[in-house]
Amino acid sequence: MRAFQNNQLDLDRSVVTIGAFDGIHRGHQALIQKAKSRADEYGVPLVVYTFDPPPRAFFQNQLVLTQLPEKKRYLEELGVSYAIFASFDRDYAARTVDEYIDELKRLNPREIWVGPDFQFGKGKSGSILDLQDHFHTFQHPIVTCPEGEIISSTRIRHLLLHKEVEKAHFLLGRVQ
Ligand SMILES: Cc1cc2nc3c(=O)[nH]c(=O)nc-3n(C[C@H](O)[C@H](O)[C@H](O)COP(=O)(O)O)c2cc1C
Ligand SMILES: Nc1ncnc2c1ncn2[C@@H]1O[C@H](COP(=O)(O)OP(=O)(O)OP(=O)(O)O)[C@@H](O)[C@H]1O
Repeated sequence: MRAFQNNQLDLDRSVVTIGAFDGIHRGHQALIQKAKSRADEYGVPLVVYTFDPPPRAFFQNQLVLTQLPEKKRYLEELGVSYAIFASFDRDYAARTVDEYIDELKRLNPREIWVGPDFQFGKGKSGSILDLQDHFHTFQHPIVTCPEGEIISSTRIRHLLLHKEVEKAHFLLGRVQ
């Protein structure tokens, strides 16, 4: 896997998935695996476009579940070809939907895969509908735990803060 910062990667074809991916939990894994299977079908590289620090850590000072080296390792294990770790700061967050779409165009995605409620751009003003105006964009169904609750980084942070470590690790999908 090759790692880049924002604006440094140009590709003539790819499949792209985007998100904070803090924790690389079972929901993230399912999304990345789906994108990987599509990339393999096309015979093109899989790009994971993510953020450092995760936007919620930057804006809300939330606990970071996965530090960068560990995150890189998990992405590598999932068969990712390229990972973009966009330096997430005030300037980056102020970029518009169109500016971000222009950056994505440099990756020439055959498909983009995101999960439910994906938002991006200044003030979270962009949605999957904006991506669909420019790219073949697909939404992975939400992954839940057997009891039906949605798996999310927020929920895992909450479990860890309340010392429910075993459950948190189950949602992460690996033993820490
Ligand atoms: C160009 C760009 C600008 C963003 N600006 C903001 C912002 O102003 N406020 C915010 O809370 N999040 C912002 N984000 C973060 C997104 O809301 C979101 O966290 C990110 O796209 C990852 O999606 P996910 O949280 O579903 O993983 C921005 C993301 C991108 C790509
Ligand atoms: N349970 C899930 N099932 C399927 N896709 C998911 C799931 N959780 C997140 N995703 C998708 O994975 C990508 C990264 O999401 P993100 O990092 O925001 O995860 P999250 O767990 O919702 O985080 P947070 O709770 O901090 O908002 C996004 O495209 C998102 O829609």
